[in-house]
Amino acid sequence: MSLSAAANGISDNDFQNIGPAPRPPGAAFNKTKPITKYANQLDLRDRTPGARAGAAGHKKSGWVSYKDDGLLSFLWQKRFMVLSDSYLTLYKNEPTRNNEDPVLQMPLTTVVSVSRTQLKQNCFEVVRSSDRNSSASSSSTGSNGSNSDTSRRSIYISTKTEIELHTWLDAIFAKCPLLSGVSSPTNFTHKVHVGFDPETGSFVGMPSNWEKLLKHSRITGEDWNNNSAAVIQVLQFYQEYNGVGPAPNNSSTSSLPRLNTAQHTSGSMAKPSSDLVPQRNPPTPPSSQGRPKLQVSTAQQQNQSYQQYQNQSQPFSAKHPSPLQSAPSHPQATTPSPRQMYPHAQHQHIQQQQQQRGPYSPSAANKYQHNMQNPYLSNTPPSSKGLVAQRQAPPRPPIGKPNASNASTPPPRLHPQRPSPQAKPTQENGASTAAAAAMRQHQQQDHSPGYLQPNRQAPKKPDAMPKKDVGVTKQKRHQKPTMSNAEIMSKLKSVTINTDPTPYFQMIEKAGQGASGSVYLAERTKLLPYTESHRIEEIGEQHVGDKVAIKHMILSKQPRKELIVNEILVMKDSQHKNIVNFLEAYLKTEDDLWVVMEYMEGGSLTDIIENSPTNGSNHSPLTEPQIAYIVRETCQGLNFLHDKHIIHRDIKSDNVLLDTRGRVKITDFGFCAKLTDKRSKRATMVGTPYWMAPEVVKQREYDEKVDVWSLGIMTIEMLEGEPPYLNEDPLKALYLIATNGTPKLKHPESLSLQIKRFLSVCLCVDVRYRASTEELLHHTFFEMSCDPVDLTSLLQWKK
Ligand SMILES: Nc1ncnc2c1ncn2[C@@H]1O[C@H](COP(=O)(O)OP(=O)(O)OP(=O)(O)O)[C@@H](O)[C@H]1O
Repeated sequence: MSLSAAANGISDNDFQNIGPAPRPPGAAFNKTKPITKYANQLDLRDRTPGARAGAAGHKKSGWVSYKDDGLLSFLWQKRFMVLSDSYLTLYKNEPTRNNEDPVLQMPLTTVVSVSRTQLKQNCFEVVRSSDRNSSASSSSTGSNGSNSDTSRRSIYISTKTEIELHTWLDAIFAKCPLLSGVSSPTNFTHKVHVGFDPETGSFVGMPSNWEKLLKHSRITGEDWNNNSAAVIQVLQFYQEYNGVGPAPNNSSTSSLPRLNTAQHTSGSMAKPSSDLVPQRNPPTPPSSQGRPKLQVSTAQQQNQSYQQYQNQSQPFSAKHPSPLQSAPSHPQATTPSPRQMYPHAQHQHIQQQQQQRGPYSPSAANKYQHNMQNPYLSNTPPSSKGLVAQRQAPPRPPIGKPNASNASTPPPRLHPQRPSPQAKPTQENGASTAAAAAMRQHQQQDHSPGYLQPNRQAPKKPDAMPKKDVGVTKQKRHQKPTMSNAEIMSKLKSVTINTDPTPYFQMIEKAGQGASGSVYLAERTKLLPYTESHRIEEIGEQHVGDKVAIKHMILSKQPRKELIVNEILVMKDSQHKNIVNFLEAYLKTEDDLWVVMEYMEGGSLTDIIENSPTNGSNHSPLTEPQIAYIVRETCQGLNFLHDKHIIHRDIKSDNVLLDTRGRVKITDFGFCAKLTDKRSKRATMVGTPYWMAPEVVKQREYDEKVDVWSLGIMTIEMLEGEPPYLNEDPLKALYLIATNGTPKLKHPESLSLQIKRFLSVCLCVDVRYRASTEELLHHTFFEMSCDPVDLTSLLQWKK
């Protein structure tokens, strides 16, 4: 019996609704502790000789409110604070004369953490370690831990204004060696202090580009109140996923604390492609870079994970209305007040990596940070309505027959992957010429400037209207390559045939359009000479007359060539009946790559769903037996990959192809990642948002089970025609994935128990209880699988 099944007392053959997950470990509930302990033990005065001398060279001073973390220190007191090069000193009065005794003097060398807190308005906490040798561990300990560690003491400073708070934070940050590092600061981490004030229901310190994103999203004031940490998480995710995002201050000289594309290359962000490329050094996790970091964990995050466990306890309960169907009209009606939920500090540090930029200039950055009023709490109508009213609802997905008002209705998918029906030549007898012309046109297009947009994936449908620039797109964007161009080319040459393939194939028609190139149906007209075919190992079996799919790519237009190397390597090494078979690849010129694969004439599962005779009716596009068959086949392919410790990371209907014999195969291996003994988890944000597991959206570590989640979402696509939240805007969809946990089905009452059980073990938020592919293969749901021939009706539309 499997671990996860055993843990729940269920058999592998009978996955049940697994019920509530165990309480997370106690530590997860450690909210910021009330300031009660150690009061009388505390004496933060530094009475070492020469302490006063340090204050002499002060750089910054001013009146603040102060309190320490002692029991009796329940009062905020007005103090004059002086930051010198060596000390942070507090005086009762402004030290105009030299005989003013400090109330407290803290050597800056002992400061291990400075972070914003919501204890009071415009408030921050300074944590000091009395153990000077413990500085190295400062990054992992912070305010939450300070009270339980007698070697750490906290003081709290509150300023009159937000601007003052930031200037103090910046100044202290710059002077404390354990925080800023006195050596050349390269590749260090800076934090944007974004907080949520439960009293006003507003964000503080919100970077303006985030504010803009949020304003234009459908994330409501109610959502802010319900889970402000998740709002911040998804904003961060969104921005990182999309590169810089729609930053208002887009000047490259701006010091806006935003993530830039370059910064990701050495951090944890998006380096999927080269995961399987042997030469690449494993990326260094951000936590091991640069100066010590302050803690990230917050009371709110912990609280949120608790909520999440709660959410997953009742998957697909008909008692809970789908979030897609109805939203509560007022937060008070359904949710506890923010205070009840987060009685203590609610701040979250957004870590940002800065690379090779020299000392950070936080003051400049602060100009772009704002307090963002919760529109839900303002006098104006509730934000949920207000915001929605200001923008158009995203268009519905193109359900129904091809050609149905495609021109006027842009596909709402953020990452549309479907080939345009128009891509198919209208006259069969002119197919070959049409395909050749299409290929020529494609090549011209490929070379035209701007064909591939940086940071975005090129639209797949040539006829699609331009998408609104709010989409989260698949992460194939301009990034600093993890391998040099020469390395990539050399790797590519070693896995391709360096010959012009034109004489060996006859192009028949264009079969589809991907982000990296076009896919053509072609016929093999001639066999490669023996010498050529044996220059690369394990070439696929070839027969004249074979129909093949050829993916044509212009290398100079690929933002990340290593993705392609990755894809070829995985496909070459993954011969399985449920994986699209790689045949060979040609490097026609240094810039012109042809990848030859087996042809899957049924097209993608997305096509099949959209063109199903029952789509748009009250019935599911596919029947449960058809779904069971397709999911089982996909699961077998995944299980094969997982056995090899490969995660696909982009499982969705677009990446599952069918042929006319009803064979089902997984494709698109550019985002695969290999897990090794040393790296049994990944943290890179990869995939397509609607199919992403919550742990990916929340940027937690993940493993193969992200594919199981995506498989569950793909099952919902076959049941409902689209993945959950597809009609939500991307940011809101991310928020819902992060906070809702297991998505609700639209019509659970019409589904069999088997499929609901199956979904509940795929879409289990707690990864420990999510089934593995091995476990899924024994699931009773698969017993209802149809025969491949029963898919015929679904493939009719292709004829
Ligand atoms: N082996 C194949 N047989 C038949 N059609 C295919 C095959 N591979 C791809 N296609 C068609 O071409 C379309 C684009 O495929 P491609 O793999 O390029 O898409 P993508 O994964 O979205 O793009 P990219 O990998 O460039 O991001 C698919 O949606 C599918 O319709």
